[in-house]
Amino acid sequence: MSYTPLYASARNTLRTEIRLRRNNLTTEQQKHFALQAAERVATHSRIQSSKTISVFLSFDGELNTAPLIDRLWREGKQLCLPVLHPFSAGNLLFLRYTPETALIRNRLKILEPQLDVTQVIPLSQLDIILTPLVAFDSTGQRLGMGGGFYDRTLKHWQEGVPYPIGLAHDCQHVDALPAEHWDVPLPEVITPGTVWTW
Ligand SMILES: Nc1nc2c(c(=O)[nH]1)N(C=O)[C@@H](CNc1ccc(C(=O)N[C@@H](CCC(=O)O)C(=O)O)cc1)CN2
Ligand SMILES: Nc1ncnc2c1ncn2[C@@H]1O[C@H](COP(=O)(O)OP(=O)(O)OP(=O)(O)O)[C@@H](O)[C@H]1O
Repeated sequence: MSYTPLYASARNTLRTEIRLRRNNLTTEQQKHFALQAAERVATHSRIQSSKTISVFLSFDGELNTAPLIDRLWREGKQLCLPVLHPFSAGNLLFLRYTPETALIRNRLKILEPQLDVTQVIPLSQLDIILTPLVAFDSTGQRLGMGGGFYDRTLKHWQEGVPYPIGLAHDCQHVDALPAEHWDVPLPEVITPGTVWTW
């Protein structure tokens, strides 16, 4: 079945605007926000009671996850990273991520673990997926980079694990997003300044 996207052009305009906004943060702001967010995430009760967490490696002005990742490793969490599925277009695999993991740049120029089937963690074994986004609104709707990767991954989250938590800068919040029917709203978004819950 195919659907006509209702808001494709409005969504692309918003993507461009918010990506510019986060890329315009200064290096100092990026450092400060990364530490603030790491503190908020690491002390979040749901994170503290979880064992396996999917993180992401930041690019394009995204909130820098490096301090958070170091802290979660030190606290003994098992981490994983999204990897573009080698033959199932638009889907992600999740691979274990340790300080020893070899990283390569994928076709979207994002670092990811080299594919190794022994390191794949099934979705059912993930407790939390920290979810990147371009914009989020006051109802928890999320707009991503446009690949539909996380929409597909999170489609069934309410029927079980993993629990998604968006991670973004405060400046990525907008009042209302033009949502399409496949968009999966988030139950929480953590920013350096706030924990949003719906
Ligand atoms: N850090 C991070 N990792 C992530 C995501 C993300 O949003 N952030 N993704 C969330 O889904 C997936 C990758 N999704 C993406 C979808 C589109 C583009 C994109 O259009 N990128 C370029 C053009 C690509 C190119 O140079 O060939 C661009 O900047 O316009 C990038 C990533 C998986 N990993
Ligand atoms: N659950 C799904 N099943 C099949 N196709 C989907 C699904 N979710 C999204 N898509 C398709 O993926 C494409 C991109 O969707 P969208 O623009 O909402 O991505 P995004 O949320 O910005 O990206 P991402 O989730 O990767 O961060 C759309 O063409 C949409 O039809």
